[in-house]
Formats: sequence, structure tokens, C-alpha cells
Amino acid sequence: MSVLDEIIDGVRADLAQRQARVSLDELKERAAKAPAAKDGVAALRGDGVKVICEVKRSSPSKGALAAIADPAGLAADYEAGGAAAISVLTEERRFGGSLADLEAVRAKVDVPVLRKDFIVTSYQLWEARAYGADLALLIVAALDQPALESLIERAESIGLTPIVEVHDEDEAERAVDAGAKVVGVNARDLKTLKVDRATFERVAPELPDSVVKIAESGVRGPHDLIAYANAGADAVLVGESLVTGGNPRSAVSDLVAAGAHPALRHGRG
Ligand SMILES: O=C(O)c1ccccc1NCC(=O)[C@H](O)[C@H](O)COP(=O)(O)O
Repeated sequence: MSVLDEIIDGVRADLAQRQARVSLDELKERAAKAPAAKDGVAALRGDGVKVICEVKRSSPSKGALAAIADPAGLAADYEAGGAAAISVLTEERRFGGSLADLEAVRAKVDVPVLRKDFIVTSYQLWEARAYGADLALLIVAALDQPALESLIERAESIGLTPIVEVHDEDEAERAVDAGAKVVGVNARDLKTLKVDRATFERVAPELPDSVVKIAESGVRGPHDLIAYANAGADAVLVGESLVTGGNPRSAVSDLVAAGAHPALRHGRG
């Protein structure tokens, strides 16, 4: 069984417990009362390379990273540094996240918020909207094609911008065929946990110019952002180096400054 399979088994077990406590109708009522979702595509397009900053306490690859007692405060530091969006890992068992984190971050920042989880049902999309998310992650490797297509349509129908995550050329083709408008190319193989920063350069050419391209994982600093930008990234998604670096606002500011450098492609997105 791969790491991804193990994660999804736990996600499904935890999801069943939440579904027993909160009905879909209750979630829909809560989502209807939530502020309208922000435009995720607009936040990630434009001149320069955008920076999506992640609230990440732990991970299967590195274990415990940071306690993050105040996720909203961290998100506020990210926003002050110039983050274009905040990614909130809500998976509990391996990442130490929660829907409460998502709710707290939403209440604190004005930039769009991404629910980063292992979404396999529309119930989880309704949860994302009900707790204030503007974007939601859909991982191609975790979904068959009918499910991927259905979840993209459902996400868009309730106002969420789906970020469709791929790791190879075949998954990129599936994402495009399913109608993805925003694609994250993850340098981390979710089955082996190996990080290969060359993944983006290899996979991105499979994506049409119309698709917003996010390079995910392995960003240690501005030099990695610049390398991803030169390979065609419109945005990068950064977690570990920010939550372990000691000064998140300053680290984000350095990434944003690098992403705004005139030497990088202009008129992106
Ligand atoms: O980070 C992991 O170990 C991991 C393992 C299995 C599935 C997903 C995983 N991480 C989610 C992400 O893709 C990253 O949190 C995100 O791209 C940020 O990456 P990084 O900056 O390298 O923390």
C-alpha cells in the first residue's frame, strides 16, 4: 500500500465520523451563509510569480515540522509578506490540520484560502465552502476520471476554484481532459515521498497556456522560485521552508520580491 493509499484510508475513516455528526444539508446551509468565495484564478494570474503559503504542522515525509499554535497569526504573517493565497492543510492524522484551522485562517486574512486535503467526495467540498475556503485541492492520483470530472464540476458549482494536482504527464493530460483551469504540478511523488524539482519542467509543457500553473513543493528559497518561474510557473506553493524558517513574514517577502523581478516572464496568466 502506498503512502497516498494509507492517507486516504485514514481520510475516509475520519470523514465517516464527521458525516455522522454533521449532515450534508447542515453543511449546505452553512455554506449558503458563508461570504461568497473569492476568485482563485484572479489571485494567481498577473505579472510576476505568485506565492501560495501553507499552514503545515507535520507531514509523512518529515514528521513534526512546527507546532503552529496560532494558524491565523501565521497566515496573517504570510499575508503581510505578500502571499497571494494561503493553503491550509486540514488532514489531521499525518499533517496535524483541521477544519478549525481553515475557519481561523479565513477569519483572519483577506487573500483567498485553499483547503489542502485529500478530497474524494463532494461532502468535503461542501465542508471547504462552509468553513470559508475559496479554493480546494483535487489530487488526480487519488481519483478515477469520472470522479475527477464530477468533483471539478461540483467544486465550481458551489463557488470553489479547484486546484487539480498532478505529478506526471499522464496525470496532466487527465487534468486537462477533465476541464482543469488551475493545475498544481507537485514535485513530491505522493506515493514514494521523493521530491524531484525537475518534475515541473518536465510536466508543465503538457498544459495549455490558458491553464494557471502552480509549482508545488521543494521551494527552499528565492532561487527555487526563480527556477520554477523560468520553467513557466505562474505561482509556487510553499510549506516546509516557511514553517521551519523562523521568520515567515520575511521569508515570504523575499519570495514575493523574487517573483516580482523584471527578469521573470511578464504578462503571465
Ligand atoms: O509533504 C509531504 O510529506 C506529503 C506527503 C504525502 C502527500 C502530501 C504531502 N505534502 C503536501 C504537499 O504537497 C506539500 O505540503 C506542499 O506542496 C508544500 O510542499 P513543501 O514546501 O515541500 O512543504
